[in-house]
Amino acid sequence: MERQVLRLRQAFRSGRSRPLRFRLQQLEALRRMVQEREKEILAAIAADLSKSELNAYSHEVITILGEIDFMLGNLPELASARPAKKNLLTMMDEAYVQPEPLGVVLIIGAWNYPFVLTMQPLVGAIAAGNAAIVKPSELSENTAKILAELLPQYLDQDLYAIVNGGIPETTELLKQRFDHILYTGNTAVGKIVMEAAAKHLTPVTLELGGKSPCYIDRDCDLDVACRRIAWGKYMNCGQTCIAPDYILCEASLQNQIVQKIKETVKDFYGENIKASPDYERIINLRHFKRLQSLLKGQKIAFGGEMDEATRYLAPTILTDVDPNSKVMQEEIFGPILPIVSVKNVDEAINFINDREKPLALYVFSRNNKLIKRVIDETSSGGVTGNDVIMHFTVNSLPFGGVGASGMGAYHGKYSFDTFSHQRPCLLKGLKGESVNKLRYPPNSESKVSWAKFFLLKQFNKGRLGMLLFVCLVAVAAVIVKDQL
Ligand SMILES: NC(=O)C1=CN([C@@H]2O[C@H](COP(=O)(O)OP(=O)(O)OC[C@H]3O[C@@H](n4cnc5c(N)ncnc54)[C@H](O)[C@@H]3O)[C@@H](O)[C@H]2O)C=CC1
Ligand SMILES: CCCCCCCCCCCC(=O)O
Repeated sequence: MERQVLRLRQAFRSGRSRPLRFRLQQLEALRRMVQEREKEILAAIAADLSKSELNAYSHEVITILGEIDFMLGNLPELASARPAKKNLLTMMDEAYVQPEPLGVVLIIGAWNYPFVLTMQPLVGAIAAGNAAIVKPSELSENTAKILAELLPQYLDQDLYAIVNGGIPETTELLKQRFDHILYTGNTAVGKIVMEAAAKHLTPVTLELGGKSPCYIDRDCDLDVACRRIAWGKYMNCGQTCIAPDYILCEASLQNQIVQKIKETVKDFYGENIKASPDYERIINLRHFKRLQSLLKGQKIAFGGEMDEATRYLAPTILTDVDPNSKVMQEEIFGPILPIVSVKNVDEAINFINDREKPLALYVFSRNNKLIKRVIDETSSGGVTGNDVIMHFTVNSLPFGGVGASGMGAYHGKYSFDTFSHQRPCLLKGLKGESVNKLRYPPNSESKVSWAKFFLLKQFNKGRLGMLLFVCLVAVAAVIVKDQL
């Protein structure tokens, strides 16, 4: 492991990953990989998650193609230096912010969207000019295997590597020094990652989970709300980090919601859900049993059927759920949808604020003011009003958690920024010592007042302003020279 990281570091130090042309060429190669090897990639994702290839394409491949296209279109602008505002003391100098790559970064992915959660950060790391090691989840072994086979065929092998394996391999990797770690997965392992990173003072982006609430207001089109919620909850068999975890609503809405979700499930998956190519399975027996245990003692208003041999768990709704029950204590990450009654929106807001900050928050209402109020009075990684999941698909929005649901963000420009250092650069000439005297010892009252004059005035580049300031500074320089 140590040698592998060293090899990447040497390649990074050679400067090869920095030129814009190289980054664009690697991103194009990645796009070619996705296009040319689409069948193999889809088959791997499908095998890992018992997913149809059509769903594998729309849940995962589209996102990556969109992300690569975004970077190819925007990289020249993202990577270029941005001029910065100057003060009077530096007005004749050059000030700019130059994004620079961090170095060798580590990307640790989770199993539930195994292609997106490894490739989307990798696009950002390449775009920002880094070397990268990708560590896919061992639970999605087919995707991990195909990535290990394909990435070296398309990308520069000295700069981009893939490490496969489980906890021992990840633990070994985490002992190495990286310049950034982006980890996606559960909160407990997030803490392990952060602790290991702290030993090297490595910055981390932690994409974690949590219980994402979904409030349905009385003033709402319930047909639309229930259709959208059912889509986001049961997609990928509920194994989506931003799936609506539970519903909060007034008690009087509960039965209607159950009825409408029930009808939607029939529309989506037909009478025989098990036979639907659009309904996935639970990733492994451990998770299946965990979900099974969440149903104990609950009132199952819909669904609940299961088959251990195929890890099938039907779309399920629980009603009159006690907020203290187990299903409300941990992230569900499966197709179980509890409904918790609240009296009104105030109680819903308090309910949300009494718990850890979630990764996503959903509010359904015809009343935009109510939606804005919920946004203003709560906190979460992201929010979608009158829909679920969809904020993930907008790559001009940062994607990430807050508090217990994570730190940092990525997607689009935010990925580029996550994997870059914004380096402030100030280039001065060797003239102007007369004005510089005001910062050299010995200090005096008069120097302080001149420093205040020069430093507290911002200089903006309008033509007239420029002319005025040049005159002002010239006069000031003469006065200062005489007085200091
Ligand atoms: N915020 C986000 O973007 C996303 C968050 N998630 C969250 O991830 C969780 C599900 O993922 P997991 O089951 O955790 O995925 P997982 O079991 O695939 O683990 C994630 C990664 O951590 C590594 N890992 C596991 N145990 C480790 C240990 N003890 N030491 C070092 N590395 C270790 C694995 O090898 C894997 O690469 C859910 O809580 C979900 O909400 C999932 C997808 C996206
Ligand atoms: C056509 C719509 C496609 C929607 C794709 C949603 C993908 C969601 C991926 C969420 C990954 C996660 O668990 O963080």
